[in-house]
Amino acid sequence: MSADDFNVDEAIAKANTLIEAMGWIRSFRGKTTVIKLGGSLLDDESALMHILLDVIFMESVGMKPVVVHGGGKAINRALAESGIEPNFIRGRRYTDQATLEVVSRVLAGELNVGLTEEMERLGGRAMNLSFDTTNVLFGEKLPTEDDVDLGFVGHVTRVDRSVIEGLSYTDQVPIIPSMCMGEDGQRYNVNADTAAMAVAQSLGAEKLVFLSDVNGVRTDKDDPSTIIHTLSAAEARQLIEDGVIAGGMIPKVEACLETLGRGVRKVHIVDGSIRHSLLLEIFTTNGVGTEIHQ
Ligand SMILES: Nc1ncnc2c1ncn2[C@@H]1O[C@H](COP(=O)(O)OP(=O)(O)O)[C@@H](O)[C@H]1O
Ligand SMILES: CC(=O)N[C@@H](CCC(=O)OP(=O)(O)O)C(=O)O
Repeated sequence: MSADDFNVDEAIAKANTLIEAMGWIRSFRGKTTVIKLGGSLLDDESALMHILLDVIFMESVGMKPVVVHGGGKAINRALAESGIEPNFIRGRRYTDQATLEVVSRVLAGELNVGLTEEMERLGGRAMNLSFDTTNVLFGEKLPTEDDVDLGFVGHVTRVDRSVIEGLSYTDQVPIIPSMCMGEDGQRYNVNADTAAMAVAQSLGAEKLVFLSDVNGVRTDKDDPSTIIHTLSAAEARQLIEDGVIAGGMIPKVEACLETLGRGVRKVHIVDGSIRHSLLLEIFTTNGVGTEIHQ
């Protein structure tokens, strides 16, 4: 850039932006934000890159981001290659032994390693915490409910906080796949929204942000303009009962409801495909997407 190209007004505007962010950075410094990456986003290379840059930025200014990821779409593709039909019951995948093998390979293997490598390629530091390295999510089989048995689907009962928290001493962002291990070593497939909730609760996170491919909870799931910006717990329950909240949005909202009242202060569902939606969520008063409150 030559001296002639230097635009003082632009440079001042940039400096102003940094100063404006200072208050937010101070208030979140040292506090944990759990970021759940949904499978739809993992398929969008450009969106993913910008999210990971936001995460690296957060870590660089002293916030403590923790990433928990799913990978439903990638699992569906891998299952199709093995000739297995996906089977979802109330937003959760029925998981037999063959499905579990595929889920482990995709979630704890390919995606977890890929995300960690991408963070490092972008200049950040990250650590993949899976069965293959250090497992931090422990749990048990999800009990049968209303005669529905989901096979090897689990829920998290214990999170190894010390490993996750220890990574902040080496400036590494923990990247955690949505699987857990029973005390007997059995692996379970965990809905990623539920896994993120367990991590947020265990760490006493300041914020839990679900990054999805929709702009939030909508009254018409196919119409972005029907987004509901704030939703009380009672309203959210009613929308599930009425069938307005359906499919993959059910475990997400259920996770929000369970998280609130257990120490996590704010839960948001945000469209991760909007450039810098994660930073906007943190650095603006109203944020973007849907906030669910008590
Ligand atoms: N009321 C609703 N508002 C928004 N999305 C909804 C609603 N009901 C169902 N959905 C569906 O939930 C999906 C988000 O869940 P899911 O596909 O599991 O996302 P992710 O992979 O990010 O976890 C949306 O793409 C949408 O099709
Ligand atoms: C039990 C269960 O449903 N597990 C999920 C885990 C991945 C996930 O939740 O991924 P998304 O965040 O992309 O939806 C599954 O097998 O698809």
